[in-house]
Amino acid sequence: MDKLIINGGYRLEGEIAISGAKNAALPILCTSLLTSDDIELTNVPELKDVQTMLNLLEQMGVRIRKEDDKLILNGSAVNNFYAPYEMVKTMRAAILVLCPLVARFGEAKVSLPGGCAIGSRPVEQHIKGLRALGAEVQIEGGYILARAKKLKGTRIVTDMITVTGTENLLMAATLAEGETIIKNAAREPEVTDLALLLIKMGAKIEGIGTDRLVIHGVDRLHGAKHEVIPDRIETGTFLCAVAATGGDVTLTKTRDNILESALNKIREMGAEIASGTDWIHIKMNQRPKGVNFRTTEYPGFPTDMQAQFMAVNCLAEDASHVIETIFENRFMHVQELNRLGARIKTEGNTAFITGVGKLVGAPVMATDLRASASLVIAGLAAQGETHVNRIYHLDRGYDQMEVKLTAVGANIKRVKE
Ligand SMILES: CC(=O)N[C@H]1[C@@H](OP(=O)(O)OP(=O)(O)OC[C@H]2O[C@@H](n3ccc(=O)[nH]c3=O)[C@H](O)[C@@H]2O)O[C@H](CO)[C@@H](O)[C@@H]1O
Ligand SMILES: C=C(OP(=O)(O)O)C(=O)O
Repeated sequence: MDKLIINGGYRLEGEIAISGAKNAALPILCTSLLTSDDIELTNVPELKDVQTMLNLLEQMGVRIRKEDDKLILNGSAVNNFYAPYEMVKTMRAAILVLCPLVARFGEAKVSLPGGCAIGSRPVEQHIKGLRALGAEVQIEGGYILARAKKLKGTRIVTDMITVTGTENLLMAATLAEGETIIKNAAREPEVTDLALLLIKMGAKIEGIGTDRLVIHGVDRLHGAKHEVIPDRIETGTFLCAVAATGGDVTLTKTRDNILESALNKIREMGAEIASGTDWIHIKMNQRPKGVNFRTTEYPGFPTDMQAQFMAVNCLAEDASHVIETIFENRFMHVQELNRLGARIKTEGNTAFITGVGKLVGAPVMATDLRASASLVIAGLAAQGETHVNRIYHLDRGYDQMEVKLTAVGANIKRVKE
């Protein structure tokens, strides 16, 4: 298993190109199940999760080819409507094949994802919505078995705001008969990116970017070309790295209007931020100030940035607190940050951070993707050597993180054990 060895204390300076968004690419790859024409994609990040999704789609019969920087998917020969446990357990987003399969082929057998390190993460809203659209859905032997001759438009109000739930039901509704209204829809930029591609494919969707999506079902969808949006969480992660180490870095191929709440907090930490249509520049010349925040759905502060900001807060001059409202168990990084000398206490869903002057390198290990990223950030700022173990989590969601960081002056290397 690979690990990262970081020698901390180097200022970061230079340029980093941001990759396409994992959480946009994953649902977007599933649109290949909705049409027999080509879906031609650019800016798809090279990540383990993307490869897992491609493997899953391929075993369903989707033909995949690469041409230069394009990834072309063709779903004309799909003949297997089965997502096995072995694949779904490594990547929860595999649940996103459920609704496209039922909408186009009238059946699907998809493993229940089960819980994961950050929480129990049930998918009953996906199932409730699919039932409301007229599918017969049973749970048997850990699998969701769904059937429908033709989905029928309906009104759906999800009990809570769910990102992949909204995406799944949106894809289902595009091929349903009549009108579907999804209320309490997630407004994340990744949902919008998916909706924009679906429109290019011939779907009729109103209310994009709002919490009320109105979809007029069509008989068939056709092929389309699409460029995946920049990864706002990767963007925010590198901003946090610079806020922690100090430095002067330009992030290219990204933009500010998909992460405004996080950018405001970076400014509050003392960083100078400038931005243009496809770049963000950060200059940090001081010890960070601690910032208080509460994770909420978009456009609020993203839960996927909580751990990285907490790592920076550890280095602050002052105390801060962080409230996690989306997932019930997303503080696994706390204990590991404390191993590096941080002073964090948790009470329920709140973490209280007392800023310390310095962190000191140590061996650490994380059990989820963003927790791993927070340990890299802490390691970059810590004195001495930090070993971040079990980095397969990082590889799920970051495209060559250590290569990008090395290019801006970090001392970080991947070693195989
Ligand atoms: C691939 C992808 O896009 N992953 C993102 C997506 O995950 P994901 O779509 O899985 O997260 P959701 O938005 O669905 O989850 C939000 C909350 O709703 C709960 N819930 C959700 C569905 C359901 O049927 N029942 C239920 O109780 C979840 O347990 C969680 O507490 O949004 C999360 C919240 O922004 C991000 O952290 C993930 O990075
Ligand atoms: C929690 C995340 O992803 P997933 O939903 O794929 O587990 C994440 O990207 O931080």
